Amino acid sequence: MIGNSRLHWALFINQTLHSTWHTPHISESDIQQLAQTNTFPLSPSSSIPIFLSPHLTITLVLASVVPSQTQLWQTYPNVRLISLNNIPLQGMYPTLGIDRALALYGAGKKWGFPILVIDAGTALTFTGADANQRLIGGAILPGLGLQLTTLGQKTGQLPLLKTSEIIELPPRFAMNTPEAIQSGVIYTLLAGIKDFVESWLSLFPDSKIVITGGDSNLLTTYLKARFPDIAARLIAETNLIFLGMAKILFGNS
Ligand SMILES: Nc1ncnc2c1ncn2[C@@H]1O[C@H](COP(=O)(O)OP(=O)(O)O)[C@@H](O)[C@H]1O
Ligand SMILES: CC(C)(COP(=O)(O)O)[C@@H](O)C(=O)NCCC(=O)O
Ligand SMILES: [K+]
Repeated sequence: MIGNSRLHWALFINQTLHSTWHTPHISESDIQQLAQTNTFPLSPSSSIPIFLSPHLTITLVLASVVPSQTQLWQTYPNVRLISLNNIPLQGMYPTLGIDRALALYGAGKKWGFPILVIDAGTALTFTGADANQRLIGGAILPGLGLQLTTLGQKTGQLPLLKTSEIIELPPRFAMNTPEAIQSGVIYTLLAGIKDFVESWLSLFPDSKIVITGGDSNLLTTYLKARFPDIAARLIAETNLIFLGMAKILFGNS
């Protein structure tokens, strides 16, 4: 899965999820090199390819929300691109992100429809479907990292904070700049999530709600502290998109 921040990898062996890892986006020349040997990058800290056997042919199944990266991977041997046409959901609009469609489908197949997915990635998205597997719609806002980056880079006086520097809930009414940024970003994110969840549940009271994405752990931790009733409704699933991919590729196995 090619996300806006990085690549998310999953290795399936005999239709079973074997392992997952993340790497940065990969350059054109590195992709060409990988393509020649039918190998994959293991992790950012390691360049050891996971498969060296010339007898194994690995199919690379790709879903992407970054067209320039999609383009680069087309040269790879045995590549298959998943697009919206492959997702059995009704009512999708043509520019819906494939990551949102896959996560929604995977979640609905596992926990049942209606379903709401919260993806706390580069962008934070809400995506819902009703009992007929029909897209109800959703919302897109800058994710935690993007909000911090924007404030740090598009202002004259604000420092660039990192997500990893947020280790506890700041005071809501902060008396220094870093904590004021943290307060503004986190408390509005938590309030926004609470509001969207409540709004969804008023439409679909029995719906399951699944949260995924790079910032989901951090956000659920703070949601538990601030809004325990909301947090209790959330199912955390790191591999939601791969779950959707597996359903598409392997059916109900
Ligand atoms: N190693 C990492 N690289 C990038 N983002 C990370 C990393 N670890 C955690 N994150 C967090 O994950 C968020 C991005 O979520 P992710 O699901 O990886 O996005 P995408 O699917 O857009 O690539 C960032 O806001 C960041 O705070
Ligand atoms: C909203 C997104 C940027 C989220 O991407 P991510 O943060 O997971 O990298 C992506 O799903 C996308 O480009 N969507 C297209 C617009 C839409 O879904 O309406
Ligand atoms: K994502």
